[in-house]
Amino acid sequence: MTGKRRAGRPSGPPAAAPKPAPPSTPELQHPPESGESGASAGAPRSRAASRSRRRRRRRSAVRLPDRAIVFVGPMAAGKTSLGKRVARELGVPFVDTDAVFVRQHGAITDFFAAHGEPEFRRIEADVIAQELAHRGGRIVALGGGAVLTERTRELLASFPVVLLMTTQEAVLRTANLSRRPLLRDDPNAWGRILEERRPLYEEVSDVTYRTDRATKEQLARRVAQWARSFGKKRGPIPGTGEQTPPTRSEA
Ligand SMILES: Nc1ncnc2c1ncn2[C@@H]1O[C@H](COP(=O)(O)OP(=O)(O)OP(=O)(O)O)[C@@H](O)[C@H]1O
Ligand SMILES: O=C(O)C1=C[C@@H](O)[C@@H](O)[C@H](O)C1
Ligand SMILES: [Mg+2]
Repeated sequence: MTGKRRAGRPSGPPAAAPKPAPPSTPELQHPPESGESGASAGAPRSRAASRSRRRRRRRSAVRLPDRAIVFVGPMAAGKTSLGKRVARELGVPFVDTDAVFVRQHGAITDFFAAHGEPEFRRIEADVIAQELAHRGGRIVALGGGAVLTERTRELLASFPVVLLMTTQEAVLRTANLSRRPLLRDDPNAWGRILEERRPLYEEVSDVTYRTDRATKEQLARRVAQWARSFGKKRGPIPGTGEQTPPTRSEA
């Protein structure tokens, strides 16, 4: 793991978590696990159950940023599959902005063919801004090329951003190439596109995880742990219309 927003350093082997600031964010709770029973004998079932739920929440309370934790990275790096697992681990919702786009506008390849990439990027940036305007912890995975849009990069400065990195070799080995015709027809395209975008990924991200070096389960735990310790992003969430000036962190 490496942390390097705007530092432009290459990703490297796992290192210490970046600048964890004192927690400053509201508490989020894990939802109660289903199937657990906590009713005390003699108490009415519903009151006992809710007391037990409150006790469990207090025990498992975690501190998360009060806003989205954003996943960026190249095609097939694992943003969707790892994003879902981290969300489950933290007990927060997961949103994939590619999926939101598809629900609203249909298949991305068809949209590219009919309207062109600039129009796709414009709408993609709108979708991202809408999703990031929600208050509360959630995991938001962006499309691989979202960082190409300056407006999105500026917005990401207010959010904790996780960069997922891998290698072309790992992608060609693990990703479903029938769903990725570009890679099937031109296997070196992945590496070329990554090198073009690498400075943008590094500019927007706070921490990098290599998804070709650990299992999804291991990574989900590590990223969730990082998210719990991350209290750096402060101030109003862009898009909420709040006027509060950012709180300065006591360094
Ligand atoms: N450690 C890992 N973490 C995450 N994904 C992994 C890992 N190892 C293998 N994979 C596999 O990598 C593939 C790509 O994952 P996924 O679809 O989540 O990537 P993505 O970044 O969302 O891709 P896209 O840019 O196309 O949206 C999946 O088949 C996933 O199971
Ligand atoms: O890397 C890219 O440019 C893209 C990645 C996907 O996630 C989609 O957002 C879309 O296919 C474009
Ligand atoms: Mg995805």
